[in-house]
Amino acid sequence: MASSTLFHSSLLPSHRRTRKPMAVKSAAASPLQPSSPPDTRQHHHRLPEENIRDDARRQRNGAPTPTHKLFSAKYVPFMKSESAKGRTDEWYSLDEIVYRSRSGGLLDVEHDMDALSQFDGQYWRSLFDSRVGKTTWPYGSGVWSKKEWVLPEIDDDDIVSAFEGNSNLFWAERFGKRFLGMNDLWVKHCGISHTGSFKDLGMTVLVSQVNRLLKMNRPVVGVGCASTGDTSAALSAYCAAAGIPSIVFLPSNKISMAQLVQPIANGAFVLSIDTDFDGCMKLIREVTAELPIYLANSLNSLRLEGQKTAAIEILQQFDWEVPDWVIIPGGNLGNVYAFYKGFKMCHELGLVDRVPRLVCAQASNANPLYQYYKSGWTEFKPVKASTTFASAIQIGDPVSIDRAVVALQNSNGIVEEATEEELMDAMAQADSTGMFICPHTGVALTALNKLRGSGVISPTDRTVVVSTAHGLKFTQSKIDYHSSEIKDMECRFANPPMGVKADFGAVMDVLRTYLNKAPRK
Ligand SMILES: Cc1ncc(COP(=O)(O)O)c(C=O)c1O
Ligand SMILES: N[C@@H](CCOP(=O)(O)O)C(=O)O
Repeated sequence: MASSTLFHSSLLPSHRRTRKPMAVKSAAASPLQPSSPPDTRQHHHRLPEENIRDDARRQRNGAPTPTHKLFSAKYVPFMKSESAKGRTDEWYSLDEIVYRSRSGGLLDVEHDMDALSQFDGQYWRSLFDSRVGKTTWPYGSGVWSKKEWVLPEIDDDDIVSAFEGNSNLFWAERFGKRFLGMNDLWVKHCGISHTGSFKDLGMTVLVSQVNRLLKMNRPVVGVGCASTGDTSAALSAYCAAAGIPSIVFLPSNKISMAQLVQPIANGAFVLSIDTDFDGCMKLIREVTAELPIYLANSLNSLRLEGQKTAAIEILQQFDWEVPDWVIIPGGNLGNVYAFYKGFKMCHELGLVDRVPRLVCAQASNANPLYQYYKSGWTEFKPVKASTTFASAIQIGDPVSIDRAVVALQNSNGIVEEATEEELMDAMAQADSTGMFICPHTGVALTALNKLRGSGVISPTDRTVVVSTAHGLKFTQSKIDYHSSEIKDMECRFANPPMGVKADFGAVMDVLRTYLNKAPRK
């Protein structure tokens, strides 16, 4: 049945703050008071020409210690082993425009851990907790609430933020119980976000730094990326908010309509290119080497500084208890490293006592990391990624492959894969328990299903599945599934609407039949 028939068009959709005084945490008594939230009780009557940036500026001016003088970060060559760290004197200021090390390898953002460790784990926990849920500029953001660990030297005025982060950590009670026999399963909904994916977390950092570079008169005329749809959406939104030109390279006919319309609506210069994501990535790298267009893909290690805050947020949401497992869908493979980095910093700085085990989940149609893992990490071969419903991870030559290996090896990690049928069934099952997830989250849930099946993950293990995008960006895949019109797929959990005449008797008949056979699941 054609989806147009099944999903008939008739079924489709034709301050003032009066806040209580803030609880004062122990962090407020520390010498780092400037980064604590300002006392907003004084600001009931802001002048008409003032805004929350002015509130923040006023607070900073009265601050005893400017935090940006205490903490710092720089680019260093990315090292595959811990022991190799510190063996090079190569480093770059974050104000330089550089994406690769001298040898052509990846870069990493290295924080001054000695400076950060002058404050103990309790201090950082209290400071981060004290900032959650506020509109204090910019610390109300889930990313900028961890500013000292992200981009410590940027001026608050240069920050471009949509108060991103602080996403729901959803207790998947019914899904866990019904399909996996689990009682402590959680879904970190990173897709319930400004542009509908976790990319907002990294993009606020990258675009803020570009904003700073522009104020420093650095040679940047715009910001560009290759994308499977989510990076481009985040880039164009943050650039539009800051008035910075954005340029996006998209593989023609390989991203969802909802994703395509995002950069168009936000005023980006959109190039639809007759190739796949890997082809677009190659082109944007060549172009950004020639033109003063700043590269916004996760090859640029700045992005991962924002993305790592999702890991810190998970710990915070569990009141700083470490989950046993965190499962992340992987494509270009920056995010799995970002999560590792967030967990590792929390461990190193004494906020928690260990890092969780990480699982990276790939679509079988685009599984270079899985194949590398299965070879015992002996041989990495890029693949030609085939079409997958998890279109945002249709990537065959991930730029962060080395970063992903470090993350997995140092967290006793695992790589799993999901066939098209497995990921679509998992998505449908999750949706049937009240979620509305994207196919990439279906990939991660399949990995969980397999690891539960083999007994690697036990029923009581506290497990977090990272949901990377909003399901509303991928409605066509759900329509295809529930229409049972996917070639070679049984669509076991399809739930098509039933057509019925506008007649009381006919409606009563179908309802009686339904109620007779519909047990509470
Ligand atoms: C929705 C979604 N999930 C997962 C991923 C994978 O993230 P990464 O490329 O960092 O591995 C991406 C992008 O690649 C994505 O857009
Ligand atoms: N899924 C991504 C692919 C590019 O990843 P990036 O993290 O390197 O930007 C997208 O949405 O474009």
